[in-house]
This record gives sequence, structure tokens and C-alpha cells, in this order.
Amino acid sequence: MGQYKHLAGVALFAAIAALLPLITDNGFYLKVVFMVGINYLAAAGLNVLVGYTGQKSLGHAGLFAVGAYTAALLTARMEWNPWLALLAAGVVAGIFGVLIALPALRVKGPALAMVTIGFGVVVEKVVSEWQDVFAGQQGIYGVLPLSINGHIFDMREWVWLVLALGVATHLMMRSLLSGKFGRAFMAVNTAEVAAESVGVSVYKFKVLAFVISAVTCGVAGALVAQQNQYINSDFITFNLSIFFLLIVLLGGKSVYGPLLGALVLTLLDAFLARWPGVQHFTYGALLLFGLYVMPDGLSGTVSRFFTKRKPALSNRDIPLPSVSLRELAGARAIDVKGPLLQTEGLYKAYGGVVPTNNISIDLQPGHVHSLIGPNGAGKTTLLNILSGIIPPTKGAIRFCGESILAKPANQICAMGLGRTFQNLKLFADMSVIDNVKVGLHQHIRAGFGAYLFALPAAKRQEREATAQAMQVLQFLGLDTKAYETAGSLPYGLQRRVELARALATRPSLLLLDEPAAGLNPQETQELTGVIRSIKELGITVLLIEHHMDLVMAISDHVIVLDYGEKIAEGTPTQVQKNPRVITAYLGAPDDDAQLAPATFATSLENKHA
Ligand SMILES: Nc1ncnc2c1ncn2[C@@H]1O[C@H](COP(=O)(O)OP(=O)(O)OP(=O)(O)O)[C@@H](O)[C@H]1O
Repeated sequence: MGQYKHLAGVALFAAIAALLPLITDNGFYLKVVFMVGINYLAAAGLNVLVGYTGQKSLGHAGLFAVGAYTAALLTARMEWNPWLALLAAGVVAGIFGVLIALPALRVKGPALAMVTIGFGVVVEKVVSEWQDVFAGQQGIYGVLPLSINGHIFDMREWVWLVLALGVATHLMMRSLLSGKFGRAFMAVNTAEVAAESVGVSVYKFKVLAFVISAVTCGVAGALVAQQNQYINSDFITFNLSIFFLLIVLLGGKSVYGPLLGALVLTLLDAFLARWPGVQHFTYGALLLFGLYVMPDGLSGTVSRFFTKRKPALSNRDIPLPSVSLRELAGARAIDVKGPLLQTEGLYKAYGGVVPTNNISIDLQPGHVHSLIGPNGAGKTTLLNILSGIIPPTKGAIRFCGESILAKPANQICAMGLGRTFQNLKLFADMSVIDNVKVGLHQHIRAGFGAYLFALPAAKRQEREATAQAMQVLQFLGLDTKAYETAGSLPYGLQRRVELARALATRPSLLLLDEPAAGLNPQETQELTGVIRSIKELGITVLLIEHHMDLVMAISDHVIVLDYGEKIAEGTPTQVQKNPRVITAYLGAPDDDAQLAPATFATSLENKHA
């Protein structure tokens, strides 16, 4: 949806919603509309965490309580200004968000859900048992409501306030999630290892998602306490956590999802209030049935009717980047003297298996290096160590003259080391161009505030990122596929998208793990040309490959591994004649033998079998 169309739609929706309180002065109806707004606020942040980042939480009632009790204690006991207390509630909830994010960095899936349940239960127990501070079921009275110039809000004004906050939250979430931050959250959700290796800090984005969800939940809790002028422990139940999660799941992963979910479930909640016995049954049934019929939630189902396919691109549509691909790629490699990457005595053991045994290699700038060896020789393990995915047990790695041993993968990527994976790790649900833009993540300088408030800097950088992503796609002949979903492309093209994503990180060293795996002969031939073009851009390549024709045709230098040890290195011709290499591949030493590429390939196939 275009920016102006969207704003017009939001203005229309807000105008209609703002008229509602003028139609009725029935307190119950006004309260229901107020609660739609409150539930939307709570779910809008939770959607970032659950929908976009894939972190399931069943403890957000705890964060709602943190906000509610912060506002209650600050105003009822310390007589803070209620507006300041509302702000403080968001901040304190955000801090608690960091606290529950910490376990999320270690555990995933059901284990994470258990941790968040634990958090919710602890908060519930604290507010009900710690009578001196939280007054348990008796509750805290005298919570100061919001007011302007001494005028205390009536129910109508509360509705308008949550409407205004809801619209502001929607605009901020839309701006945040449609750019760099939304892509990073989704990348973390889809493939954490891939996200790290294209420069996205999984750690930072998980914490950020928890904080965003905590802040909106905390503000929602504070508003409820302030509107009621009262809060007690009965507000904070496990059911509330489930209710928030249900809103997000039923709404679907979209910025509109929490609104649709909040609207449907709050109205249903109000309707079923007379029959509390069937309430939980209905929610359970809705979750099962609703998600069975609409796996993408309400928003996914609705958007299927409205989304138009992006038209094919014409040359006129393709924006021009401010710098050429050669300038971008070459800029990093220029100043390196000596080897671009150097390892000394790298060692990694898994119990008795030693896939990396005392490996020392030098990679020279501007060269194509190949890493070959039979299956299980330790090639991928070495690549994972170099790119920061696996820490070595001992040894040293210097990249661009700097040790990268203790650095996380995203920082190594930022230094100019890009990679692809043996088993494709695409962000399959995202478009091709968005995959490539995730690769540009580190080079988009606009920060959180710029995206949240849709500042011109963020828009400018997004436009430039689109232009640069298109430039990379054109380089690899993928520009016509830019708006296709990456996972829907044929396998060969998906491999190319992964290559484009790695190139977008602007690597000076590119690690390619079996890029020809699964390609047909013609695609393999084309890949040879692509790797040559990448070399011409000034990018150094380290290639793992079993296709020996490809290796011999493009390598300046070949390194051979067997059982985790480096058994030979040199030019392709030297390596082909090396007796240890021949033994490793054919299993029989023969001093006069030389492995022809074809023999190499056949011997590998035999080994694989
Ligand atoms: N996480 C792990 N835990 C235990 N063993 C592992 C682990 N990762 C790799 N290995 C073992 O280390 C050895 C080297 O594996 P690696 O994947 O690096 O080999 P490779 O040369 O890339 O093989 P291929 O050509 O089949 O991809 C294998 O024996 C493998 O089983």
C-alpha cells in the first residue's frame, strides 16, 4: 500500500473510531471500545516478538502487571504526575523485558515458553503475596487518573486517548517493521545462523523484540490501572497472557494483525462475559479452528483478497545506486598487505572426532582459493570456524590483520567476510530483494529512532538500499525476480539469491560452501562465470566444491583436507599430482599418477557412495 493511501486509510479509520463515543454514552460500550485499544496496544508489541521474531511468550501478563503496578505505586503512594508515571511504566516494563530476554538467548521454542510462563507466575505470586507493597487481592486504591489542566478524563476521553495512542503505535510499528528492523526480526525468526552471518546480531534483535513487547504491554497495564484508579492481583492471571498471545496468533503476522485480533477477541470477550464457563472453551476452540482454517491469521486471510502481485520491473523502475558495485566491493580489499586471512594451528574436536586438526592457511587477496577433500574431511567445519559460527578449541585467525577469534559472526561479517551455506539458509518467506537487503543490514546507517518515527534519513537509506540490492541482483541476473518470494524460486535460483545476499554484505572475502551442489551442468557452467566476475570485482574467494572441473578451472590455489588435516596445497596442477591427495581420493598411492579433473570427480562420487 502506498504511503499516502495508507495514511488516508488510517485517518478514515481514526475518524470513524473517534465518532463512536459520540454515538453512545453507555459506559459498558465505551469500556469495550477502550479495551479494544488497550488490547491492541499490548498485542502490537507482542506481535513484533511472536509474529516477526518467532519468540513465543506466555508470560506477558507479567509485563502488563509491571506497567500497571509501576503507575499505581508511583501515583497512589508517591504522588507522581500521572503522565510521568505512565512514561515510567513503559520504561520499567522495558527493563523487565530485557530481563526475560536473557533466557531467550539460550533457550528456544517450548523451553522459552516455559521460561516466560515462569516469569508470569512469579509476578502473579509477588503481587498477590507481597501484601505490604502490592496489597494483594485487596489492591491499591487511589491510582491517579490522567488529566489535563486539572480536568480528569471521562470515559469518552479515555477512548480518544487510547485511540490516539493506538494510531501512533500503528504508524510507528509500520514504519519500523517495513524497513531494516522488520527484515532483521524476520531473518532471526527464519534462520538465526544465516542472519548472524549476514551481519544481523541475533542477540540484539531478540532483546529488542522483548523490550518493544514489554513497553507496549507495560503502557497498556498502566492505562488500565489509571483508568480504573485501582489495581489488584486479580487483574494478573495466566489467562491474560494466553489472551494476549491469542490476539497475536489469530490476528496474524502483519502490522494489521493485532488490530484485527484485538477487535474480534475483545468483542467476543465482552459478549461471553455473561457465560464465563464457555469463555476459555471458546478461546481454545478459536485457536485450534481459527488457525487451522486461517494459518496466516485474520490479516493473512484478508490480505490475500487485496494484495496485488507486484508488476514485472522495467528498466525505468530500477533506482540508481550512488556507487558502483565495483567501488563498493573493492573498497575494502585495497589496503590489505600480506594475506587477507591467516590461520595458525586451528584445532576443533567433537569428542573423538577431530574435523579441524592444526590447520594453518593463508588466503591471498584477489585470489580464488578452493578447499577440497573427501566427505567428512572437515571443510564445512573450517568454514564455520572462519565465519564465527563455531569457536575453535585452539589456534589463531587473523582477518585483515586483526584477530577475529572472539568475535561473533555478525561482527566478522561487518569486517568484510561473507558466506553462503552448503544447505541453503534463505529467508524463504521474504522476497528476493528483501533477502538481499538483509545482506545490506550493516550498511544501512539509519537507527531505531529514525525508523520508528519514519524520519527522512530512514526513507533515504531504504531507497539507497533498494538501489544497491537491485544492482547486486542485476549483477547476478536476478533483477526480474526481485519481488518473487525467495522460497518459491527453482533451486538453482535460490542458490543464486543466497550468493546475492552474501555479496550485498560487501565482502572482501567470500566463503562459498558447495555453491554448485544441486545445480545442473548448465547452471554449474554459469556459476564458473559468476565466480570469475566476483573475482574481477576484487573479492577474494574461498570455495568448497566437489565439482573438480569447476575447481580446476577457476582456482589460483587449492587446499586439500583429509580427516581434518591439511594434506596438500598449491596450484591446481601441483595438487593433482600430489601423492597424498591421490591416496586420499583413490585410496592407493601411485607415484606416477596424476588426478585429472574427471578422475577426481569419479573418485569423489565413489567416495560419496
Ligand atoms: N557438531 C558436530 N558434532 C559432532 N561431529 C561433527 C559436528 N560437526 C561436524 N562433525 C563431524 O566432523 C567431521 C567433518 O564434518 P564436515 O561437515 O566439516 O566435513 P565436510 O568435509 O564438509 O564434509 P562434506 O563434504 O560431506 O560436506 C564429520 O565426521 C562430521 O560428522
